[in-house]
Amino acid sequence: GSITTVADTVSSDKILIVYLSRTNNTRALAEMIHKQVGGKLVALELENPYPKNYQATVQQVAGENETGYLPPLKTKIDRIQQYDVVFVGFPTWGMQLPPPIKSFLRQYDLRGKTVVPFNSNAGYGVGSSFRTVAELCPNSNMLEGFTTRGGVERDGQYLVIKDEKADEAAAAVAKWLQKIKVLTHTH
Ligand SMILES: Cc1cc2nc3c(=O)[nH]c(=O)nc-3n(C[C@H](O)[C@H](O)[C@H](O)COP(=O)(O)O)c2cc1C
Repeated sequence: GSITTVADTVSSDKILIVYLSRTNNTRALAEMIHKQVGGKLVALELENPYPKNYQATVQQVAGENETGYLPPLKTKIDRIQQYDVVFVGFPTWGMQLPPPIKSFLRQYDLRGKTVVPFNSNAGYGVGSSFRTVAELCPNSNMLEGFTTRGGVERDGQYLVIKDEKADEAAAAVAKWLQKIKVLTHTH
C-alpha cells in the first residue's frame, strides 16, 4: 500500500469519519476533524464491549491479535458507497491496529476511496497500525495519517486531549488537513 498526497476537493456529504475510542482521546480528534471538514461522524461500537478493566482488555486484545479474531461490530454504516473520503481513527493498542478497526476494514469495501488514518497513543507512536490500514485497503488511496499523544490508561491517565491540549491538537489537525489537501466545499 502506498501513501500519496493529492489535492482533492470533496463535498462534505461524501466524507465519513469513523473512529474507535475507549477513553475519548481519539474521539476528541474525530470531533476536530468533523468540525473542520464536516461529513458524517460515526463511533464504532462492538456487539460485545471490551472489559472496563485495562489489563483484562490488554490480555483480550493480545489474544485477538494472535488468532486474527475480528470482533463483530454493532455499528452499521448505511450505504458506504456514498462516501469518497473515509477518515479512520483509532488508538494504538499493543503497538498494532485495534481488532475492531480490522473488523471495519474487512467488512466494508473501501476500494477507490481516499482513506485517511488518524491516531492517539500513550507516547509510543502508531506502531504497525497505519501500515495495517494500508494492507487492509490495497485498492484505496491512503493519505498521510495524523498521530498525537493521548492518555496513558495504564497509569490512570484518561482523557488528555482537553483544554489547552485540545487547542494544540486542533491547530495540529488543521495544519495536517492543509498538508494533505483534503479541501472541502459545502454545496
Ligand atoms: C488495550 C490497550 C492497549 C494499548 N497499547 C498501547 C501501545 O501499545 N502503545 C501506546 O502508545 N499506547 C497504548 N495504549 C494507550 C492508548 O493508545 C492511548 O491511551 C490512547 O490515547 C487512547 O485513545 P482513546 O482515548 O481514544 O481510547 C493502549 C491502550 C489500551 C486500552
